[in-house]
Amino acid sequence: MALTPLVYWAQRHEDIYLRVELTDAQNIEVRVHERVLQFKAQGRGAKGQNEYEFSLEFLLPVKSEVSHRSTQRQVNITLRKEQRGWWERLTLQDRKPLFVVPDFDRWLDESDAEMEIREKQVVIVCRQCSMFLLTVSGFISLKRGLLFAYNLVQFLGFSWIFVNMTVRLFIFGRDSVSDTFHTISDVMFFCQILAAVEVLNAAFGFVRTGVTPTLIQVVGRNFILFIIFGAVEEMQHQPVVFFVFYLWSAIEIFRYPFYMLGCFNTEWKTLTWLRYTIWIPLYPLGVLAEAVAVIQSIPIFDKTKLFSIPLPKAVGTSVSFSCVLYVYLGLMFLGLFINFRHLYKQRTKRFRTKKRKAN
Ligand SMILES: CCCCCCCCCCCCC[C@@H](O)CC(=O)SCCNC(=O)CCNC(=O)[C@H](O)C(C)(C)COP(=O)(O)OP(=O)(O)OC[C@H]1O[C@@H](n2cnc3c(N)ncnc32)[C@H](O)[C@@H]1OP(=O)(O)O
Repeated sequence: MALTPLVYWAQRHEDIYLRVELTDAQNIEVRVHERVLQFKAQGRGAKGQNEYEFSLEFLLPVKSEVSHRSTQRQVNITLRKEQRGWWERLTLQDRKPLFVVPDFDRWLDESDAEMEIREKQVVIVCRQCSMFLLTVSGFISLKRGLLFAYNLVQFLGFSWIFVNMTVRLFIFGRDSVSDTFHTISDVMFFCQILAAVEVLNAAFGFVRTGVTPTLIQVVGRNFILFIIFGAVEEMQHQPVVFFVFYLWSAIEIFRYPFYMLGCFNTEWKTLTWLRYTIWIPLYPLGVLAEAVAVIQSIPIFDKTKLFSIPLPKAVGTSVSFSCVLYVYLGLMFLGLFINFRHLYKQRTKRFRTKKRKAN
């Protein structure tokens, strides 16, 4: 004859836990229909090795999916309540069956169970926060690594340009000046095309800087490099190329190492001072050299009609590209004004912060 095992129970707002005291349980059958649970298994219970079974009619309906797991000492059953809530007792009948007792290992009263839910929610939120922080810190270190690599490449490129031009000037004297474009232009093209990344960095907020000054800088230089020098062969032997390239690279060999250190929140005071000071003479000189290049190229564009804008046949002529260059000359000085003011603000901000920190 089947015997009844000892059954421990506990509940949470969503679950019912039953623990059946059976050692080495085998052939376990657990079925739930509506609110009635039927259990049958063979094992060693309070009355030795035997077949044990019981049935329970719950106070409220439970879901039909039931999970059970047997260990060497017991069978653990978990049921989901049909509706979330706290049951005042386990069974429909008022008097609890004698073989069912509270499982004090898992027992919680309603408020403790709510506290447990809140704790679980806090744990979930903390876990999500830490996942988010991990993702963010991964992204930050990736961003930092990419920025560092970008600045390193630019630093190497401009250092090569600066050192090469200086050494050639010492060795070949004036002859090196007219040959600047052919020896340097490939690396300069590479560095200046790559500099477009700086506009994207500013636009996507990867670095704390304005898009306009960066755009003026990149578009301005590339206009001179690709249109005035790159497209007009007669310009390529002019000494102005030397001055433009030398002035550009003179600032960059300080600016990029300054950014490289900044990627690791490090600073070298002398370098910071140089980055925020030498643009004061270099920037106007650079714009002046670029303006000279533009002015020198105007008669060449007029003569060769390169990039001239054709007008309708009825008019029968074309507009020389030099008209664009006259407009550009005006824009250059506007650009100089905007960027000079921007760099001046950056300098004041940088040194004011430093002074405040020192106080
Ligand atoms: C709209 C299109 C119109 C086109 C009109 C064309 C008009 C043409 C006018 C052209 C004039 C250009 C002339 C020019 O070509 C001449 C010369 O270059 S001569 C040589 C001298 N030149 C210079 O000194 C200028 C050098 N260039 C610059 O300084 C920058 O390009 C500039 C955008 C002008 C200013 O830089 P930025 O705004 O970035 O200032 P900061 O250096 O203070 O940086 C601000 C913070 O951002 C961090 N940052 C920036 N970049 C990076 C990076 N690559 N990696 C890591 N971090 C970066 C920096 O650390 C600062 O952060 P924090 O404040 O936390 O320290």
